[in-house]
Amino acid sequence: MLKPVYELENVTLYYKKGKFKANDDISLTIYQGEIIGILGPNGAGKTTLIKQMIGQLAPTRGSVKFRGYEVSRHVKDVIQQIAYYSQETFALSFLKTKEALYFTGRLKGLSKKEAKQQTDAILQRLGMYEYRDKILSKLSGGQRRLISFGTTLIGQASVMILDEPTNELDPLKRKLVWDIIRELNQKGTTIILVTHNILEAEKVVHRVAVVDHGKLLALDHIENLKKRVDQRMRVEIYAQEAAVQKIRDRLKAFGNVEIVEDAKLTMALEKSAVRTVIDIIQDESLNINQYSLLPPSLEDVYSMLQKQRGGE
Ligand SMILES: Nc1ncnc2c1ncn2[C@@H]1O[C@H](COP(=O)(O)OP(=O)(O)OP(=O)(O)O)[C@@H](O)[C@H]1O
Repeated sequence: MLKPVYELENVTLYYKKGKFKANDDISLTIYQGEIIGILGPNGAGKTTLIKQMIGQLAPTRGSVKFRGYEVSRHVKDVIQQIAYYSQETFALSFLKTKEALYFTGRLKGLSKKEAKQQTDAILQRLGMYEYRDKILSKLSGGQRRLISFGTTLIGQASVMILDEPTNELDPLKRKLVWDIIRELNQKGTTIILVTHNILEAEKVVHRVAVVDHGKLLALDHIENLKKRVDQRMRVEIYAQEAAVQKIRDRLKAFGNVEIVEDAKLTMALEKSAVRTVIDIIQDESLNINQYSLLPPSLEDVYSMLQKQRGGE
């Protein structure tokens, strides 16, 4: 039987003395051992929702329960049991990296020995051991974010809430963070992931909650969400750099063409348009080196949900 970790019922939150509804009647259960992605554009209400899950805000209406307890009435107990990685500037930036981890460990109830052991292990794992004596404010933005991520690892909480954990990281560090998230989950950690980076998140999350304008637009397993757009395909095109704009102009009538790298384009299109688009792609004057047809990505699902919402 799946065990609920969080139960959100009709969560509604107003800011500005009741004038602005940032969360609108959201009901959602998060189960032990899953990785759930909370997705949505800027201002959708994701952080507001998370803040109620860690007790920083209390819902105006509805309830947020953690393991059966109303969060707003048991804030101390709840934050002892979870690790939270926020978007906000790291408050410990006057400390050395090893101190930031060590003291976080001590605050979470680790003994001196455990805190020291975990600090060293985390610094090693993150490839940051050589920076252990550096003051955090003297590290690069990405290195600071990585140490901030490290503080969520110390103490081995059974529930982690991660708000954009790969922001500002280079590709290798992003991969490292995703690998760690996957490993922790395999050991049973429940992970709640807030992200814009759907293409990366898609590889790790089991279920997705799509939020926009404070409302929950969809909540489902990724595969089910993708089925909803199975009338669509994704085309990836590798071209000569000089021809990229020309290709975009030729294809834009069939959907939104994105230039994802200097010489790579991608677009989602209706299955009915595939034949025509391939004919255009095969036009030699476009100098296309290679192309592939793929099933829809989570990003496609997301933009479809946005469109459906727009058409309501
Ligand atoms: N303290 C606040 N007072 C008033 N309005 C706020 C406050 N915090 C957020 N809002 C508004 O509530 C809405 C939701 O904000 P929230 O930070 O939850 O969005 P988000 O989905 O996390 O966005 P992002 O992806 O940009 O971080 C936004 O329109 C925002 O302007």
